Amino acid sequence: MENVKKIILISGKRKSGKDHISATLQNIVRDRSQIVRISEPIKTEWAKRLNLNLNELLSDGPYKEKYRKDMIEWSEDVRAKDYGYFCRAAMLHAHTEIIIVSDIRRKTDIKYFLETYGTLVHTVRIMAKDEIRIERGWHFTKGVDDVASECDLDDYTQWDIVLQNNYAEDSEAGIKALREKFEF
Ligand SMILES: Nc1ncnc2c1ncn2[C@@H]1O[C@H](COP(=O)(O)OP(=O)(O)OP(=O)(O)O)[C@@H](O)[C@H]1O
Repeated sequence: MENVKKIILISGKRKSGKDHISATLQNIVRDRSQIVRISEPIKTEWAKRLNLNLNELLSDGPYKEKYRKDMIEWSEDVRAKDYGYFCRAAMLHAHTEIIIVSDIRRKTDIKYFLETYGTLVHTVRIMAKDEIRIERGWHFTKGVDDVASECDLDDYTQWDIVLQNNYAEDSEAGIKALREKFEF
């Protein structure tokens, strides 16, 4: 953790392009950076509990949607007792200068990072139109798209930067804006 100088929190609706933008950023700064996912300790612990095949759970295969709903409910319970639990677990192996957290979903995630890391933290919201998200494979799923994990940050207004990510040229402009804003 001593090395860490910037923590970039990435948020956005499903299929807005969080992974895409995070990977693009990571490709630019390479070994000075790493991508951290809050969902990783959630999936690891959930898989252990259910004795599931972790690789299946981490991939985009049929397991993902099937267990997603139950997993969200279980993680809500853990989070209700300790809102920083999964953020803390995800950051255990953070060691590079720039940390990109690619799946920020809740106000309490942001609260945890700001309380813990203060001015190191920068927040990014990625926006994409619904029709573009649909083209990328999104379809509205009750119990997933209408619950806190997907909607809690819809009314958050204090992003350091908001990026449009509908088309390739948007994402180029967005990455440029990020690099200027965060100086890398
Ligand atoms: N700017 C872009 N240019 C080209 N393809 C993109 C762009 N943004 C996203 N995509 C593609 O759209 C799909 C969804 O993007 P991505 O996986 O990054 O979204 P996400 O927000 O991480 O989704 P989820 O929350 O469901 O994991 C991927 O196949 C990705 O490659």
